[in-house]
Amino acid sequence: MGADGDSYDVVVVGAGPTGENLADRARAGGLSVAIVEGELVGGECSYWACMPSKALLRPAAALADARRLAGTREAVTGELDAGAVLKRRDEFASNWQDDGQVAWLASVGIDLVRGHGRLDGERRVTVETPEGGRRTLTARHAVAVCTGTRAALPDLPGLAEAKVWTSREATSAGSVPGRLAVVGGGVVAVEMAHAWRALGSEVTLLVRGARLLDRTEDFAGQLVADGLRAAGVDIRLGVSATSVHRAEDGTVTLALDDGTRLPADEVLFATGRVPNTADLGLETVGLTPGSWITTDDTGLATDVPGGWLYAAGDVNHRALLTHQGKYQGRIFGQVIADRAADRLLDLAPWGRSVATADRTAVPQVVFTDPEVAAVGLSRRQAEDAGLRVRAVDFDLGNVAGASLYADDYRGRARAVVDLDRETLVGVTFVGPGVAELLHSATVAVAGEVPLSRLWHAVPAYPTISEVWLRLLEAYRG
Ligand SMILES: Cc1cc2nc3c(=O)[nH]c(=O)nc-3n(C[C@H](O)[C@H](O)[C@H](O)COP(=O)(O)OP(=O)(O)OC[C@H]3O[C@@H](n4cnc5c(N)ncnc54)[C@H](O)[C@@H]3O)c2cc1C
Ligand SMILES: NC(=O)c1ccc[n+]([C@@H]2O[C@H](COP(=O)([O-])OP(=O)(O)OC[C@H]3O[C@@H](n4cnc5c(N)ncnc54)[C@H](O)[C@@H]3O)[C@@H](O)[C@H]2O)c1
Repeated sequence: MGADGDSYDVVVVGAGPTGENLADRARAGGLSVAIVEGELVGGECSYWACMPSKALLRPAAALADARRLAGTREAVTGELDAGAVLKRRDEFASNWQDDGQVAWLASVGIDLVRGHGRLDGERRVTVETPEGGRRTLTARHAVAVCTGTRAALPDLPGLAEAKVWTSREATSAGSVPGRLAVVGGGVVAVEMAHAWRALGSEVTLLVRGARLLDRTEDFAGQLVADGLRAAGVDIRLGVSATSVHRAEDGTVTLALDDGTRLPADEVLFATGRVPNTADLGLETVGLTPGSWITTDDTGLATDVPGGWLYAAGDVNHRALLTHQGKYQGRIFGQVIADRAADRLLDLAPWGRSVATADRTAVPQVVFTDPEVAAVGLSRRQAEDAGLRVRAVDFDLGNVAGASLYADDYRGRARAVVDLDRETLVGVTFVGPGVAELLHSATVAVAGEVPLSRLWHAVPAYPTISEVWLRLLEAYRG
């Protein structure tokens, strides 16, 4: 309880990675903070998203790396031990217990209020507690909505009864389905298709569009499709499910719009996300239930007067990634503390008080084989934004470090150069082991480092990072 009954300086709704970071910065700025959580402290990322999915994917990557080299290939005599992989995954999901994160909240002095939170007019949050009680929290300075998203499911006949998988089941399942159908062509679809194929499922990937990962450079979707096909995934492009039916023997059958039917043991719908705002009391503050909450760069909800309602992380739809939610949490939490203390904000682009990177320098790694690591804009996105750009490409297989990393290394890199400023606005690497290269590109893009200076950032020989030199040479001609 806050110093003043159920009144706090800040009330945060949702204790995912975003809410935790925002609460921590507001607290460090001298404010009293309550955080409301309806499920597990740590949020989707810790239990049903980033952590368990990457724990499923990492063993596949380690095995694939060993198989890529003469000498170690011969040392690999079997397949993944699915039971051991799932057990290790369970540990990364903390066995779906949040004691560790609850202890952290207590250690830094943030009050946890368990239960479902709802806005109840200006600066008020009511909480339906697990015991069936109701608490009303009031916020002297700010309420921050950090409630994240849930899986979006299409409105298909039979879907509600068929007990399909969403990202939650795909990341927490306790056994390997014999046949898995995956609907979707985004990040969740390709990562989970890859993971479960590596664990032994026969996987069919149903994509309604013409390519995978359609927000990335074209070659990224192509190379990931090649990798999935090489692993034995059946990819069907340009096809949509029209109905779902689960029979008594457990078989799920998808009817497809090409007239065929696809039987499977499980079907994963990886068809995007919707915000957790349908039952959040948005109507009490003039917003529409179920909508994303639009904010300015300081996190303030733009459609709510009074300067008290903030939204951070997935729920504001700026960038649906844990690291961007945490970034916003750090900045917006500090902004709330600064506004409460009447301290000056630094609102210029890249200033301390604004989440500028959300717009121009968002990094993301797709942990498939090959990996896709990209930051900033693709060529098409840059052109659509009206920038005068040139894309320079390099075949990663021709980099000495890459050929040492894997025999017959296959991969590609692209830098998108803003011709007017001679800086990079986007970089994409696709290939085995490129994930850890990404931060170099993020520094270059966020730092708007001139190409003339990048020539002085000398990559160590012989690492995959030498692709930086090759890209600069390709640009110079
Ligand atoms: C399968 C999968 C894999 C992913 N992998 C990655 C990855 O590798 N890297 C990456 O950066 N991102 C990844 N993401 C995205 C990442 O999970 C999200 O961007 C991140 O979880 C957003 O954090 P958040 O704190 O905004 O929301 P969440 O993590 O969703 O947390 C929101 C919290 O709010 C709580 N809550 C909601 N409504 C209420 C309410 N009314 N009252 C009280 N509590 C409430 C929820 O219970 C939850 O704990 C992945 C997503 C999926 C689905
Ligand atoms: N490694 C990572 O960083 C990582 C991993 C997983 C998820 N995430 C994040 O989580 C978010 C959610 O990922 P996602 O893959 O669920 O969403 P997404 O929006 O990336 O992809 C959704 C896919 O489903 C398809 N789709 C939508 N409706 C459909 C329908 N009715 N029928 C058939 N196909 C349909 C879309 O065309 C698209 O291919 C993303 O923003 C992603 O960045 C990140």
